[in-house]
Amino acid sequence: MSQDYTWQTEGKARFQVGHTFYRSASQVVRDLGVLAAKIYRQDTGSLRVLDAMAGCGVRSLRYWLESGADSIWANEGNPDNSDILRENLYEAIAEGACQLTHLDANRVFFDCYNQSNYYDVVDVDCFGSAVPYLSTSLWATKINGLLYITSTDGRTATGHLPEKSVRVYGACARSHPAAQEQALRLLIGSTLQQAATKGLGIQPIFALFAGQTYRVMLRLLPSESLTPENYGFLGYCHHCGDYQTVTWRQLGRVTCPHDGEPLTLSGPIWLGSLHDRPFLLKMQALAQEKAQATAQATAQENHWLKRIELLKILMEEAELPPYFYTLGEIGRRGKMDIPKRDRLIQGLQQQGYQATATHINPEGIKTDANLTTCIEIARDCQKD
Ligand SMILES: C[S@@+](CC[C@H](N)C(=O)[O-])C[C@H]1O[C@@H](n2cnc3c(N)ncnc32)[C@H](O)[C@@H]1O
Repeated sequence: MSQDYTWQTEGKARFQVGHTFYRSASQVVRDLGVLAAKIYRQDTGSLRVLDAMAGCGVRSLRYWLESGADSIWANEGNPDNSDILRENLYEAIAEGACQLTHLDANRVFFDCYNQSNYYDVVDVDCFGSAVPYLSTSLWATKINGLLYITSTDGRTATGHLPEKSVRVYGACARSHPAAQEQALRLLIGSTLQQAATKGLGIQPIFALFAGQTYRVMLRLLPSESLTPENYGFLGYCHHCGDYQTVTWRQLGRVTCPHDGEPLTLSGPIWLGSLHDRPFLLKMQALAQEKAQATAQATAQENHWLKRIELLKILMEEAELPPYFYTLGEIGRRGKMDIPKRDRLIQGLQQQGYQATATHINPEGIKTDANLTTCIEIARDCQKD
């Protein structure tokens, strides 16, 4: 772990890391969090942030400096981070607007609930599985507020440990080419189910797979939103490579409609849209403002331009089915060269199908065409 006590910057935040945890590669998830929180602040006029696992405090600083937070509660379970956090936070945030504690995050959520002290944005940036915090973090989140959850538990959620996934998520995760998207959907589905136990609902704002980390930003809704259509099973046919969504009502009729082979089922998971397009459009406009401001202020690499591109892909993939095909699988099953992604997307669109890239895998496409159609169109594209 870094022992660097020099002052670093990210966005508008200036901080020391020392012996605390800080991963510069996770800036993308902090950038998106900052944008979403600022949009929320603009929409509601309020932004109280609970940064439940603050590390060195970079998120707290950025929510304060870039999202216009009214107040910050930075909690960090490890009291050894106290000196660094104190120096980092109080350098930028007025002491009256910033509370710093060293409690277990679940204790913090429970205290919020006990005192009816609900937060507009609750950020849960844990190591490993987020499951121990899914139910409890809802206690601290304001109705219509935002909950930002991390999971780095990829092995379980991508189907390498199906029995463990049943144990921890109450859902079975199986292995297939779109397993990282499934991991995001498992995380959303588990939170949806936990919200339903409290008579509440959730709506995804965005879901992001980046650098082996799974992040979901969810809005907490005042009434249940779990339905057979948005919470069910993803079936993968290992024989032909096609996917089907399967609702609870269809359980028992789970063979592949193309070749009659049994489907490998994952779920229950979230089957609805991964992203809220109108909200992302506002985030993109804000990123554009920031990109312009950054270009004027400094010659350093303008990361906001990359966020604009990322948000564009998220918006495009928002309404597509809950899986993707990899170009490698299309090539392998079609016994041909691996197709060029953008040419195949164009070919599918010309034939009237929806088709886009996916942020999850640069070598993947999301489409409402089945795999056989993708292979045929890829073959035609290669003749051109
Ligand atoms: C991934 S790091 C946080 C990084 C930071 N949010 C950032 O963006 O750089 C997770 C932090 O949570 C703390 N932590 C782990 N489990 C915790 C718990 N149950 N309650 C509170 N803090 C916890 C760890 O000490 C660690 O500093």
